Amino acid sequence: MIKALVIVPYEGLYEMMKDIQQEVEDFQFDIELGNLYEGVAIAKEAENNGYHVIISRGGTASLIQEAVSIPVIDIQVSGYDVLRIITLVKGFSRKAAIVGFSNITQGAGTICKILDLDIKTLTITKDTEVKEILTNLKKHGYEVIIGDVVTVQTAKQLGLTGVLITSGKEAIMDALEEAKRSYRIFSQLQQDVSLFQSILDCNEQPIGVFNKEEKLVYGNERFNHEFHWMIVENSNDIKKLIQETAFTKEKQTRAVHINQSIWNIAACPQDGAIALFFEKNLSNQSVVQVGEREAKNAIEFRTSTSYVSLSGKSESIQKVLKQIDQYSVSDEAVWISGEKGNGKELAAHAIYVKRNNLYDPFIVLQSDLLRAGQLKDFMVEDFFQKHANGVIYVKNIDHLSADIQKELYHIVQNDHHKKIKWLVSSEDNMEEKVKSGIFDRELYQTLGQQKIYIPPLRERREDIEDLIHVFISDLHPKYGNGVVGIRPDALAKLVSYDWPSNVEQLKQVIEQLFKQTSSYYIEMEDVAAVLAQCEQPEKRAEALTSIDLNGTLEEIEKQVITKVLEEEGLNQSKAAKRLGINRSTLWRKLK
Ligand SMILES: Nc1ncnc2c1ncn2[C@@H]1O[C@H](COP(=O)(O)OP(=O)(O)OP(=O)(O)O)[C@@H](O)[C@H]1O
Repeated sequence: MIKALVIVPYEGLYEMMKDIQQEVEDFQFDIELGNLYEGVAIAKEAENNGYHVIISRGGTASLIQEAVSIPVIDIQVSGYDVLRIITLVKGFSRKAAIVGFSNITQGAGTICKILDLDIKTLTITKDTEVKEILTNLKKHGYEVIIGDVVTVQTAKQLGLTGVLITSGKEAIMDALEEAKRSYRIFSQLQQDVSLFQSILDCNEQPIGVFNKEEKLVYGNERFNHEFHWMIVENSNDIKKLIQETAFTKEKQTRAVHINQSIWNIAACPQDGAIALFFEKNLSNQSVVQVGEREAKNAIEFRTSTSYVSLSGKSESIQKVLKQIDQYSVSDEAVWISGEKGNGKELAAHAIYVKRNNLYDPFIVLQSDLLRAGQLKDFMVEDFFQKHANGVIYVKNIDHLSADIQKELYHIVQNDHHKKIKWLVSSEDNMEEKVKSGIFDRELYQTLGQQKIYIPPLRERREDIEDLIHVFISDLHPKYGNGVVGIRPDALAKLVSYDWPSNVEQLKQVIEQLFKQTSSYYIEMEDVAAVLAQCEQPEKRAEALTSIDLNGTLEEIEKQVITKVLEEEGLNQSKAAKRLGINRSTLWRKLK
């Protein structure tokens, strides 16, 4: 027996339902009178009283549908209902219009056309639109308004004749049939859902399912035990992970801090929702997203899977791209050399991404910060053992102390099955360092089986234009799209600059120009000013080294003042200001 609640928006329907109640089998139903939000309030209460299905009509049915999770059946306005009412209205000599949701107006419009009747049809999408439409119709001489309960009530308030489209018995019988069908499907689905839920609850791993608005829609037992849903929903890292997964429609993995622990999370897109599978990360190492370069930890897990590709049309960058493709499929170590800031880490990360093993983090060892023994301890940790198939990038390996070089060599030698893909970076003078004994020859030979060399930016100036455009477009999400390009003379100036800190410096300069430029195009004057700032620290350093410190204090002072004066284009006021003295003192000291 199906337990149904019928919520009727007008009294006539109440009476008709009462008659039908006597005739039908399979149903046990109660009838309540309630239009729109009154109907919703009744439905919400009924949901907890064991009803299997709710039957209602029109706008009231739509509102109830949004508020409850049991099936809601709409008593559809049938062709007969419309025909009945139109036949009635035909007799009126006044101008008539039909106003309602599309379920009423679509059929009505067709019938009016077939019967060649002059009845206007207007479709609403929200009941709040009714008043304005009817006021307008009134202004244009319409006097009879046909529609649902709200339309009729409003028409009456405005002094118009409101004619309600009532439901006939056929429509109600159809709705009852529909209710039976929905109930059967719904109860089958419910059985399936409770089976799957109990399977998920047995799982030891916390699992949470989120919708695209980053709201939790389901958490298994382990999830609810481990976290408070609000903490997970409010975590910015989780929000970002959900957004990224929804956007890429591909599985993403990330290590995230929640409740003082690090969790490795795999996020999988599932039909409009995102399922997060949590696994506790037993390592006590730090977790850093790619891009957060300010983080300073000897061992970092870079977990972002977003891939910044190496831009550049120069032959050398094209060669690097080919090498990345080729070396990413082999298990041998890769040694990436070149000056600072020219894309070594980017190349290493590209190899990691291409290996398509993103569940394992990109582990970065910062050679400057590594302490003796730290690496050995890390290799035996639980977390590392689990991810032992991963990629380890030793950044600036040439900065490792002799002790740690030995320690690293030992570890690499013991990795007999080549489970780890070693990537290292250094400056381009390793042969000399090996020759002079500063760097361990065996370690160099073991890790340097495959080599990538990235030349400095000043030796591949043809890449600069490309890079500038990439950086400008990358800045749009951060600062808006106010800058769209660069003037040719400004570009030429940037191309001819020597870029001692390579692409990193170019990127910073473009960001600075982006922020300070007020036109759509980066102009020559802006470039000149920013590059002058870049050069100043170098010039000052140069100027200081050329001062002879062997003279008397007075002589040294004179040299300093002369240098500053030169740097300021012999402008005494500017030089005096920089030195913190007044112009007459400066003049006196130079005599
Ligand atoms: N070819 C390139 N295309 C796009 N961006 C690049 C390219 N080369 C470098 N970059 C960007 O320049 C910055 C510096 O690059 P990266 O960190 O890879 O250099 P690095 O050689 O490893 O630096 P360091 O030796 O100082 O650690 C990064 O923001 C990186 O994304």
